[in-house]
Amino acid sequence: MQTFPASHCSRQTTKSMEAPCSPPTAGKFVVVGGGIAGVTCAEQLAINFPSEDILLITASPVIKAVTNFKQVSKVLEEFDVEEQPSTMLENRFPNIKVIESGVKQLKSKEHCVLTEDGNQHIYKKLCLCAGAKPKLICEGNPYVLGIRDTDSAQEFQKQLTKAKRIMIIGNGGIALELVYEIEGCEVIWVIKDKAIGNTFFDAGAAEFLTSKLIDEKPEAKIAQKRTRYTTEGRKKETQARASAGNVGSALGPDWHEGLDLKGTKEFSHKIHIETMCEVKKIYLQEEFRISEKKSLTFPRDHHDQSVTTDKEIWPVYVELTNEKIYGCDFIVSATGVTPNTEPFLCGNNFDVGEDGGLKVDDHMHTSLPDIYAAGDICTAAWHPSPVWQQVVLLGKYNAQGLGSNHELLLRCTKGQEYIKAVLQNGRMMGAVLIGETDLEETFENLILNQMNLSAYGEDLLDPNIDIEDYFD
Ligand SMILES: Cc1cc2nc3c(=O)[nH]c(=O)nc-3n(C[C@H](O)[C@H](O)[C@H](O)COP(=O)(O)OP(=O)(O)OC[C@H]3O[C@@H](n4cnc5c(N)ncnc54)[C@H](O)[C@@H]3O)c2cc1C
Ligand SMILES: NC(=O)C1=CN([C@@H]2O[C@H](COP(=O)(O)OP(=O)(O)OC[C@H]3O[C@@H](n4cnc5c(N)ncnc54)[C@H](OP(=O)(O)O)[C@@H]3O)[C@@H](O)[C@H]2O)C=CC1
Repeated sequence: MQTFPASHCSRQTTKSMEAPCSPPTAGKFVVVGGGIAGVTCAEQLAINFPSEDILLITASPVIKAVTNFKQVSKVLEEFDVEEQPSTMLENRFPNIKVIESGVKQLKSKEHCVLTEDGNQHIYKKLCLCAGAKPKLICEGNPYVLGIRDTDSAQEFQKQLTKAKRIMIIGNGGIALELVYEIEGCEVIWVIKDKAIGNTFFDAGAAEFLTSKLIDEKPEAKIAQKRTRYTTEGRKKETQARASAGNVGSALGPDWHEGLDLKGTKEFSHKIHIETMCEVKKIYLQEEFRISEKKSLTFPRDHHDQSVTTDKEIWPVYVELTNEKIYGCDFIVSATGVTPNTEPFLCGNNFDVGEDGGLKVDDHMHTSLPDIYAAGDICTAAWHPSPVWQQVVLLGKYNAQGLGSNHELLLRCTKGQEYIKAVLQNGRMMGAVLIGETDLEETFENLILNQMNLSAYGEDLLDPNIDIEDYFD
């Protein structure tokens, strides 16, 4: 079991631990972090304990709140996420008070947190929701960017406007979105795996998407259907925050809306994928030239003309483990996150998971008394449900905008599958597919071609009829 040993903490942090806290007599509920986890936690506490005071301490000037919440099914929920000034939260819940200040130290034995503004806050229960930060392939290199909050997204956009070629490392959520969104800039996409997006979909789907991405120019981008949050109009606020060295809340779906992700070139998309490799070494321009003068051998790719004929001088060069070297303007390290536990939690004996997150049980309780955690800072230490399945949502899966003029067909096999088809005037409008249903393609086709299904009635979901073959 891993814990935070005091030896991992800086001298400065250990020293500041000597500041005395008052005895834990009249504590409040204290929540740390103004991201979606912290705000949701504070709201739930405010609703369930209306006579208690709840203190939300956050390093960011705006908070993130859930709006338009709908329970779609037993496990599916639908909601929007909005950035709001903290006063909106205080107005909605008079028993919540928001303090804009970073927590610099937790003294769990004394039930006390110390904040950057010099104050201390005694808690009776504490929930830590300080999020995470990008886990970069290399720290302190100005040519290696991570994307997490509004500031880092704007910095990325700024660099992109001057770029001809960039390299993206990683095969997760951010990389997938970026390769699709970036225009007018060559992208070298480096992944450890055989296929793109293996965290989200299978190799077949990856192959399909890869050929779409590389061989065809994505036409007009698919229109966004959700409420969005954007980074426009926030420049002043984020500049102030950046100069204070504080971290903002994580972005979310539609994070690139309002950002013009365009490089210097006129073409739409130009993507080259390097699979099954990682970054071996990064050279700054000067280091690379010196290395060449020393006649270090840099293996070239004889098959890829874009590399062998590359006469351009680049600010940075990346040597991959497959021996290829690419020059580029900068690198995006979309290689996951590290929970935000240091330095403020140092000196407290939390059990932590392999990813560095605070281990929580199924009540979100950490290993220390009266301390809970939620969101990106924590690691679920319970056994995942055996019936958890990936979910596919198609079309108007919740009958959005259809009014009462629609019908639902359901098929449910406990623990295995849950299928809901939404029909209007005999035409399929949407579907929810949970489990290995193999119906996605058929249902998508039925939604797209709007075939009249009235004649089939409830037989459409009869498990004894192979509708996949039927509509092939
Ligand atoms: C580009 C991008 C796209 C994403 N897209 C999706 C998506 O489509 N779907 C999805 O489900 N997830 C997505 N995510 C992930 C999702 O945004 C996060 O999982 C989620 O926002 C985490 O919320 P959180 O509250 O735990 O942390 P955060 O949002 O990081 O909030 C942490 C809060 O703690 C504060 N804080 C940090 N340290 C301290 C301190 N010492 N003292 C006081 N306050 C502190 C910060 O200021 C911040 O307010 C995306 C993430 C990124 C970066
Ligand atoms: N739609 C969504 O749900 C989205 C969610 N997000 C979230 O935002 C956070 C940050 O996104 P992102 O950075 O994409 O993180 P992810 O965790 O989604 O993906 C990280 C990727 O980087 C790979 N990787 C890790 N280390 C290296 C390395 N040294 N060299 C090469 N590849 C490496 C990982 O491979 P491996 O797994 O094999 O280690 C994985 O493919 C995540 O929590 C993510 O879930 C972001 C965008 C959209």
